[in-house]
Amino acid sequence: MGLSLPEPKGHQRDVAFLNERGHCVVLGTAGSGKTTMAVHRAHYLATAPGIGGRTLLVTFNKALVTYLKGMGAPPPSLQIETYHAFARGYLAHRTKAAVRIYKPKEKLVERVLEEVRDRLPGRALVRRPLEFFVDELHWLVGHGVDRRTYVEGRTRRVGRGKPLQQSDREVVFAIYQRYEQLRAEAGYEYDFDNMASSALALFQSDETERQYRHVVVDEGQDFTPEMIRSLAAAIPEDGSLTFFGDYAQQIYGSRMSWRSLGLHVPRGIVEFAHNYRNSRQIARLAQVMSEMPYFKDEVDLVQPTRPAADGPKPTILVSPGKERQLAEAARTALALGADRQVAILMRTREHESELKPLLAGGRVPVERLHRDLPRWTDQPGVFYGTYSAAKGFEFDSVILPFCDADELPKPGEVEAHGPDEAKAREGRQLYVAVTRARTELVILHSGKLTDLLPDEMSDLYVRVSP
Ligand SMILES: Nc1ncnc2c1ncn2[C@@H]1O[C@H](COP(=O)(O)OP(=O)(O)OP(=O)(O)O)[C@@H](O)[C@H]1O
Repeated sequence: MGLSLPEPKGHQRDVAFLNERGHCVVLGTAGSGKTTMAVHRAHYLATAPGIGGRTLLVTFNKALVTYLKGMGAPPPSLQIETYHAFARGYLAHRTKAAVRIYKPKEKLVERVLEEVRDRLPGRALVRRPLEFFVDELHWLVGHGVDRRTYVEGRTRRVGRGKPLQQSDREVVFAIYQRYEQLRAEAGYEYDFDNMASSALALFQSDETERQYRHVVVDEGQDFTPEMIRSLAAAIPEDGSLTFFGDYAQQIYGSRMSWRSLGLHVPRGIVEFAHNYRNSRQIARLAQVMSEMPYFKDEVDLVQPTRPAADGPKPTILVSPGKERQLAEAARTALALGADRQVAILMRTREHESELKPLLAGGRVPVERLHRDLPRWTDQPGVFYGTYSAAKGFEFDSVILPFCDADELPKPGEVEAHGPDEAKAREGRQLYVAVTRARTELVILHSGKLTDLLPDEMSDLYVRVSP
């Protein structure tokens, strides 16, 4: 296949090369080879004599598409793209019209929220921050719930905070409807949240031949239920859908039953617990994180087995001040980046722009991880970006500045969702960041270490002070 990928081993082979019909759900711990299997499977399904046919390998972000494409020249019958690129293409094909996506959603929701705050000044709900409402709208559209289902709270929300009162849900739904109305008046039928439901509705009435016979989903834990349903509706009866995911790495949304996602998995879920990526010391830290209270209530977590590769313990570097953390991170990354791939990962985009000038001007190649990453290289260098932009990637060394208690969970998330839910969400983001490191992990902080990580005096780390 010309892929720079390891050959699948043992059960990985079964997933990559068998069961070419129906739905298959594969859950695996971080580094268990899901992406590796997904790429092998997609190539196999696109080209295998007899059962092969046009295949879609779909994933969450554009940078990951670039990464997947870099794993070998895809055959002409294999399309690799983001979910939104797929949905946009299908909507354009069916409606025979250009698909214009409304982007300033937050601004418009804010305007609606201001109207509602004027109308209901005494209501505690409307004093919640904008992020809360944007998130709630994302959830209800992503789950495809109608007014009654939402207001009566009939869809269970796994791993979420305290449910809203019914009367508050009425208000949220009215905000959603008003937003939809204003967006339509602005001349837009779609935004990034409602494309999946629109595509699903069109597939359900689409009697024509399907474009893809097989669909392979990578990083499936972050697809909304409506996205999964629309992908399940996109394949013909003799086609297949293979879902790869890890709920410990879920950043958005919540888990629902496979059946309610439109998937039928009579053979059961296939699980992979062997971690091929992280050293034993890094995997141990990730495992202790996944046993922390904020991971509780979570369903379908695959506990990893102990990896064989040995490495140094993660380092905790205590920096005298926050401003010094970025300088320290940049200095360390540039030194290490001469002969390996190093990533500096941060929770927010603001930190990214502060870091950028500190990495400039050296001889080591520097690349920001973002949607429009031009190409993927396996050459040494420094990468930097947010935790969520690093999803699916891996690096020899990972440096995590700003692991302070007052930075993580992000204060805005605590304000929007309350401390428990903020921890549950942000803990998973940090888990993604930690599990990107193959052999070396450096954690920086200045004040108290974030509660999302195990105690810094535990034997999981080596602690270094200047
Ligand atoms: N059979 C195998 N033999 C050797 N190495 C493997 C095998 N399968 C996967 N790997 C390696 O393990 C690492 C992790 O694989 P991969 O990125 O596919 O995992 P993943 O499950 O998608 O991880 P994550 O969900 O954390 O992004 C990669 O370096 C990959 O090359």
